[in-house]
Amino acid sequence: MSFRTQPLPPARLNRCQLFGPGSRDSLFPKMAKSDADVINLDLEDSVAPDDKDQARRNIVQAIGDVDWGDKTLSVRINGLDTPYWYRDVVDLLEQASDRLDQIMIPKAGNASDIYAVDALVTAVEKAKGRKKPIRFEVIIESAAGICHVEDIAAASPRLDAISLGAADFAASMGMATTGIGGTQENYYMHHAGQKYWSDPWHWAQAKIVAACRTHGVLPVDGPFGDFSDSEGFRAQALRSATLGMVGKWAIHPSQVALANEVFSPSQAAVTEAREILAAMEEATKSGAGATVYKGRLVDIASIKQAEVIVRQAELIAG
Ligand SMILES: CC(C)(COP(=O)(O)OP(=O)(O)OC[C@H]1O[C@@H](n2cnc3c(N)ncnc32)[C@H](O)[C@@H]1OP(=O)(O)O)[C@@H](O)C(=O)NCCC(=O)NCCSC(=O)C[C@H](O)C(=O)O
Ligand SMILES: [Mg+2]
Repeated sequence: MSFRTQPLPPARLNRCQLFGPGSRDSLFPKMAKSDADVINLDLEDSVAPDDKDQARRNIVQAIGDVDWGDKTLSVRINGLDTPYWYRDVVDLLEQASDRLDQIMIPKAGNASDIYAVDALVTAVEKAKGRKKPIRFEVIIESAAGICHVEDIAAASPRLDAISLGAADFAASMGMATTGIGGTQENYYMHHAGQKYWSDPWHWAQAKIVAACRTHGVLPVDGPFGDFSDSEGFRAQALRSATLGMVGKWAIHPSQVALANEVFSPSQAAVTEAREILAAMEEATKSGAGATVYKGRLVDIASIKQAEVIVRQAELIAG
């Protein structure tokens, strides 16, 4: 370990982030009753330009009126390349109640984007005497964003999470697909007459996870567009979880249970993690740094691996 130890990310559940357009306020109570840990009310790409003002009003009102329970309540503002984003921030912070937890910043290209939003948020918070500091989530969904992801992850003490936005990312990278996440038909290896599909999102996800873990930020997988394909969603989510991501977006209510299932450690995994910790405690007492658990090596690194699982289980148990 370097002299600078790795910071822990915020201790909050983020297994599923359910999205809904700010222009469809009839969905808000349904979103609030869902089992998602995070709610993202959208002002950006799911809202048509002519509906932006009404969507903003809907969201400001619903933040105070709807019972959001103990969910993290987030609003995705418009991108910094649009004329809408400053009004999103100002109206949310001047008019919405303290129930708002987080602002999601889309299409971040570099750390200065986060700095700019932070400056505006800080000024309005001070002017209005808001007691609860707004947290940030950023979406990496461009070539510039992925190139600068480490700077972005360090850009603001408000930053809690970073997501990968597969649709805009694919467009920005010039990828030959209109699919939002998941397996891409033409991304395969060929061997002995067989196709072996590979994962085009893997490197971007791994880069986001490394940047997030370096700076104590939660790495999150973004949308999976084909909400009729639950097995495709599950496979994508399992790959993300294996790489270290803590959760995934849902763009339809049918995806919430799937994300919660994948990003909650199974009872068997928790039992095994606790057994490894117990085995290592015994080993440590006898002065050993390693021991054998179920026929395989476990050592001091295994303690840290097991603690990841136990911490997540404890968070879920509340
Ligand atoms: C995708 C949808 C437009 C589908 O809506 P709809 O046709 O109404 O779906 P269903 O008829 O199947 O709905 C069944 C019931 O579920 C309710 N419902 C639908 N959507 C939601 C929701 N998001 N949250 C809660 N409840 C929902 C319906 O009202 C039905 O209820 P009932 O009649 O009582 O049974 C729609 O799901 C939708 O708008 N989804 C969110 C889209 C969105 O927010 N997109 C933005 C995020 S993805 C993105 O931006 C890409 C990213 O940035 C990137 O670059 O990768
Ligand atoms: Mg996007």
